[in-house]
Amino acid sequence: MSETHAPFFKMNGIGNKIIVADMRGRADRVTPEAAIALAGDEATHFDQLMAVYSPLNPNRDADIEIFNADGSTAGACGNGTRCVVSWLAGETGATGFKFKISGAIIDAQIGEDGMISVNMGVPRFEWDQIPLAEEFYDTRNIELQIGPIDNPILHTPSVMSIGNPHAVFWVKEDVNSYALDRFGPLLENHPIFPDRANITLAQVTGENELTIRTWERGTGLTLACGSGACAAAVNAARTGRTGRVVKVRNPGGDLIIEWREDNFVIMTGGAKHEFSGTFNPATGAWEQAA
Ligand SMILES: N[C@H](CCC[C@H](N)C(=O)O)C(=O)O
Repeated sequence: MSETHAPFFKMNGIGNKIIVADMRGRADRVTPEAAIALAGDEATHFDQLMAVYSPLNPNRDADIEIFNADGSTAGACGNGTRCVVSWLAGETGATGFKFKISGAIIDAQIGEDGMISVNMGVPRFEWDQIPLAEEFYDTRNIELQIGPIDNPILHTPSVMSIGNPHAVFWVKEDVNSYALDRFGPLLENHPIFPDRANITLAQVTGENELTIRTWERGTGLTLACGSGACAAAVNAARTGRTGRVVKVRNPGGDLIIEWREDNFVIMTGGAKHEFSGTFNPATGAWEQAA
């Protein structure tokens, strides 16, 4: 390993591909170019890269910057946050953590069953906080559709931010029966979303159970999206489709989302380690650890 290299851990959160980059104690930052290079390599391909820095304030465990595969940054990543917790817990044995992620303070805990719970913060429903390009007073169903005008395939999503923008389209058929690879990029980049948006299809598949599939902003189709699961669960509860504790099934696995009475959203699930390596934070050149 050269001196410029930093350790990284290839992980996944119920199939969401994550790289955790250990940048603690360093003066340099992960560049968007390095993120794009790692995303472009089959072995290190990720949906999100969690760049973990020494905290500016010592009462936190780390300050985190999140990259998407296209080099853009994201304000929240639930599955990636669980991966960071799992890695740090393996290092120190701690069970409680505090992070700063894109301006927000995020707490996380490991339960006795090994499951990791992340307090994802509070949802924002106001049109200019999501943000939307136009004023909408009721963001439970906004006017937006795709497909034939008089018989749209996807329509009237519920929208919100949980640190990043989400649109949830309610569907009656199996979430896999929609061409999300085709509609995803159109909806992600629709002018109603000035910062783009993560696009989730959600079907109610049981009492307090949703099945979802997400097209992620800056990344594309993924096996799971933690913040998308939060957006689906919170929007399901506020539109009367479920209660406030919901099992959310993603293609890669299940999460439990609780929208607490105090308005905080708690996401619970697992995280897995795949392999470790080192990389150059400026270029993305990397080596697998022996
Ligand atoms: N996979 C992530 C969300 C990524 C969101 C990102 N694509 C964005 O630009 O907001 C999660 O587990 O929450």
